[in-house]
Amino acid sequence: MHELNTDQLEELFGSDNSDFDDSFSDDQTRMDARLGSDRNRSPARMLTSEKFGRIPGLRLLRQGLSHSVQTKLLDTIISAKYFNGATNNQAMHFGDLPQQFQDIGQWAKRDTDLLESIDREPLFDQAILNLYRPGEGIRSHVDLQKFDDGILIVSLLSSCVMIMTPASEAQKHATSYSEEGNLDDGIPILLRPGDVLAMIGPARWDWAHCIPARLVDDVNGDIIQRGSRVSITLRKLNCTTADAIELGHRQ
Ligand SMILES: O=C(O)CCC(=O)C(=O)O
Ligand SMILES: [Fe+2]
Repeated sequence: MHELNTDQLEELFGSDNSDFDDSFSDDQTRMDARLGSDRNRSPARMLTSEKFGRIPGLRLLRQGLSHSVQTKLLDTIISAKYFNGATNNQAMHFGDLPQQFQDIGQWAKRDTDLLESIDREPLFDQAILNLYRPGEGIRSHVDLQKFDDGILIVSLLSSCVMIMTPASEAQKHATSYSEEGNLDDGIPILLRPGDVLAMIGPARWDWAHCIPARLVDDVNGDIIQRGSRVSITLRKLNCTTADAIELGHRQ
């Protein structure tokens, strides 16, 4: 039985995050424990995400979500029993998203530069939740064309390395990508709990992403053990919900 309960959650929080810096939890500029409860406050300082020169449109806000927001999201996910059952590792929402997921989108748009070029209403109308047990991954893919530009991925509970690779041979040989050396192994992006990743433009359309199925990630010689990881991916459909049945990419 692979249900996550609160005790396991507490256990899991300790699993790979000895380097987890919770110093942002009191920082009102981070998305904090008031998730969804304070939408009228004055605008916070705009948070600036990390950019990746070789992957235009990829943006990463490290520890964008405070520890308490991560816990709240996980509590919600556990209470909603998304992942009950041994084989259940993926869940989807279409249309009106749960308020907490909408709040993440609104916060990312209002208080960060993650979605700078994305202007639309609603911002997101599809959410996919993925649970990765240690050793699990997701095969290399470009998200389906039926999803609009501007994808947001929230990482919870455990770290993993996502690998970005050019989606086509043409892309691989495009000057801006080949200048700085070999791309055969892809570009690793370490995602830690609380990190929020945006894929826009080339990062969304011209690069594929995957999470290799393995128990540990080697990040420049640092061996990072994988725990159970949960991710929330927010997207906007550019077709009707009825057309949006999707086959998962999971491995
Ligand atoms: O779990 C992740 O971080 C990525 C999920 C993903 O790429 C997808 O569901 O399309
Ligand atoms: Fe994806």
